[in-house]
Amino acid sequence: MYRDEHYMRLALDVAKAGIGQTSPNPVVGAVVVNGGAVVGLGAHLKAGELHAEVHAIRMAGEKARGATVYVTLEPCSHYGKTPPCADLLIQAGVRRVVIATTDPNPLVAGKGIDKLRRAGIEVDVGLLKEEADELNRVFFHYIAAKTPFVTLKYACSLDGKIATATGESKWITSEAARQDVHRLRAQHDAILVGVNTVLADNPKLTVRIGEQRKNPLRIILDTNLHTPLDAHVVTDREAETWIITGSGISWEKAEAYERLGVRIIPMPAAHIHVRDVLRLLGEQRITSLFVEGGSRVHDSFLRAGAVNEVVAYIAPKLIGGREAPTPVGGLGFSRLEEAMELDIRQLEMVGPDIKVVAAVKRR
Ligand SMILES: Nc1c(/N=C/[C@H](O)[C@H](O)[C@H](O)COP(=O)(O)O)[nH]c(=O)[nH]c1=O
Ligand SMILES: Nc1c(N[C@@H]2O[C@H](COP(=O)(O)O)[C@@H](O)[C@H]2O)[nH]c(=O)[nH]c1=O
Ligand SMILES: [Zn+2]
Repeated sequence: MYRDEHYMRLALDVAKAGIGQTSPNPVVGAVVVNGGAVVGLGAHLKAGELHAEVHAIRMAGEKARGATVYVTLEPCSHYGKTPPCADLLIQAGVRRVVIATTDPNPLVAGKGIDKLRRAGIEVDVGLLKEEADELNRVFFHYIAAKTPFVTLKYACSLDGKIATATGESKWITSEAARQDVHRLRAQHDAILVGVNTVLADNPKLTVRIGEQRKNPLRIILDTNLHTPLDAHVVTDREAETWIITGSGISWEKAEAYERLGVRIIPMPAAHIHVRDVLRLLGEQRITSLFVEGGSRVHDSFLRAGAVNEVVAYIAPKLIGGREAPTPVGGLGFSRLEEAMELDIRQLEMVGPDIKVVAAVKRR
């Protein structure tokens, strides 16, 4: 009835149902078409649960025989928590499989396609590849780098201030923008802030919208363990909290936090190096990290080349003040040619505020 692109766009839309739910797995959508009619569709909704193709083929039932299947990621060919999708497609007797992008997971990478072709199924690869890769940028980054995909978030006034010169910051952006931030937090495995933000804002760093979900892990960068013992992130037990410190902290002091259920992780060096933090988080299977400030942490992540995406909420306010802090403090880049280059991916209004989503250009 329609061209291939129409059905692949449908599969990409169906895949989006799993966004923020499938970590450490990718989001995947599948659509089964037979005789010009959509006879089945499915999305992967949670790691360890059924894959998109399984849902779609089950819905199609007997109509899968001789059908064309549109899937946003190469069907898996390994026994993970679920049987291989490639085998299922072969058993179901589909005639053709259209794949948007291959799966970089070494367990799969091309094997699914080979298996399908060896079984005599017509396979086309690459339709809407860009959209499919963008949809799984977090998963693809983590598979390649084994470190979390890092999104840096800040809120500021139109003149780029994150607080007044006297330290006032509640609130710069609207309730709508803050709700949007909570939705973004919910999509991440972990949220990270520096100790100065804990001292200034005493943030909870939890997701407080709609029905309660599992809160992301909270990570505090705190070289000398200055986080107050009565801070929300230490006492509220609403989410797991790790405090990453330098090597020079006292064991007794760390004990006081551990007794409250907070995990203290001293890094090998006196200072905290961002690359070491990311490697450690990657080893702990953290695939996505939401960095919410403050300005010194943002600076250290940017200068370490550790940021993949930036989300900025800009309020229609002017705060001014030479001393008023800005989103990226610290040393910054001294030469314009070193300045971080971005691709603006989204520009929208959230309530009265401007929301900008930008991808960091790979150097
Ligand atoms: N000051 C503003 C923000 N301030 C963000 C702070 O750095 C800190 O993340 C918040 O205080 C988080 O608090 P909690 O986790 O919700 O308890 N963030 C925003 O989006 N808009 C603002 O106006
Ligand atoms: N979610 C998904 C795929 N995910 C692929 O399978 C791996 C997870 O396998 P498992 O542990 O069995 O869930 C994941 O790392 C990725 O390579 N593949 C697909 O054919 N369809 C799906 O819907
Ligand atoms: Zn699969």
